[in-house]
Amino acid sequence: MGKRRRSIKKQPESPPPPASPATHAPCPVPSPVASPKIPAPPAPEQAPEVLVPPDWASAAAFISSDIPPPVVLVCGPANSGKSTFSRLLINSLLPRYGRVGYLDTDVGQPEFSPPGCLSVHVVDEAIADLRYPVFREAERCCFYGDISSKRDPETYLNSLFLLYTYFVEKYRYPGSEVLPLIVNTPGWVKGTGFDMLVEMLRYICPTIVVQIRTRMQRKNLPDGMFWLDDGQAGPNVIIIDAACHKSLSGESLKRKDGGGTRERRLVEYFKQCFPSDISLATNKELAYALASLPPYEVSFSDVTVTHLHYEVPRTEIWRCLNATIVGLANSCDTAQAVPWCVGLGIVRGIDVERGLLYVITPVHVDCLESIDLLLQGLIDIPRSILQVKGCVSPYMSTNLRDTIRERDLYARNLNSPLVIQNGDCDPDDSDSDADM
Ligand SMILES: Nc1ncnc2c1ncn2[C@@H]1O[C@H](COP(=O)(O)OP(=O)(O)OP(=O)(O)O)[C@@H](O)[C@H]1O
Repeated sequence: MGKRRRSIKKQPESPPPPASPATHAPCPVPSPVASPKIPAPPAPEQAPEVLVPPDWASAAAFISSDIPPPVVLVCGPANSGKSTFSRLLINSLLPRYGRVGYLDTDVGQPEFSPPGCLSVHVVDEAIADLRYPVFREAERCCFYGDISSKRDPETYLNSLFLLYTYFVEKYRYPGSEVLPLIVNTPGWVKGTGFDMLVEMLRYICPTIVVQIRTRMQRKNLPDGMFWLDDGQAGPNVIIIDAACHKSLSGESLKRKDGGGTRERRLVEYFKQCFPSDISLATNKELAYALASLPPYEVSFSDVTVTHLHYEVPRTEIWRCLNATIVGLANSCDTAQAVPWCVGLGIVRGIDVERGLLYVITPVHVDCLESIDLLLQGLIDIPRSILQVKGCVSPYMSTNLRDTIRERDLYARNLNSPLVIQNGDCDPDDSDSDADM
């Protein structure tokens, strides 16, 4: 679209935009100091190997031999191994089908996408390392804009159903190439989380449900086909134990640090703005590189902003965008329940006088031409690149701290909070993991 080509344009020659006096403090030249390393996953030689107990192996073998290609939903409490088992399952299904669908529904810790997204992928390459998630391009993605479905279960489920319907229409119609699908679900399985899981199961009608159980009985899902009315016919249910039950050492598996994982994933996501051969080993190097990357220039008049989880006074809409992460979407898609999102961007600066936003994103320029909708949620720029020791980040100003605080207040005050009962707590929200 010609108009969009003009509205979002790369500025290869120009230096980073001047900070708006209304929103930024001056950026002093940073002095060199030792900078902390980007927190990285443990080095391969220290990281524990993935255990494949016999019940995991036979479940994967059974599912891979299923005819027709199955729709498999993997569920269980937080930290029980759902993602690890799903990776194993992708690798088991690939030799037979060549391509495997994957519906990523965990907005706190997505498998192939950055935090805050639900997405559907078609995977055609085996997962090389079963321990860690990696980025892969999504077929379709929805930006939910928070790390827990708690704030807006309806929009969360609408996004999930939209992605599932997209996949079914494209890849499950008889006569076309029919692909298997794996649906990895969040670990929030109590209270509202349980109700949402039931809705997912009823909507998707998987052909196989894999339930992972941990040693902590009270954290597990109920036995049987808990989402169906009595007497209704259901799918195959395969129950497997969290892998620690079978561990040779008998020790519990290493628990995840949800917040740290999210931060690393966002850092990795924005590293994609640079060629892979550029070394960006520290937070400081990445912060500098991002700050000096020529941004896209977006005219206020060419974009609409949608606030996903809070309202903002009209006068504050642009200021509130400064130094935030936004989902990049197209307003034509708003006819559907949730617009598709092509990726994330950092609003690097705002020039209120000229009516311009400056955006950094790893999304390819061809995909940006149709973008005219910015989705603002509650996914923050990782602190590790926002606050680098020894320099004042160009995103950072005293005003900005106020902006973030104000935004959080809007979010808290303007959304009617869900009533949370005991135990009804999204583990991603509190970062508490289930015991196994
Ligand atoms: N079979 C296994 N072998 C080795 N480690 C495992 C295995 N299963 C799980 N783990 C480890 O346990 C932790 C949780 O695993 P995983 O992320 O797969 O769980 P999850 O149920 O998807 O968690 P969440 O609900 O929080 O997304 C990770 O550190 C993972 O590496």
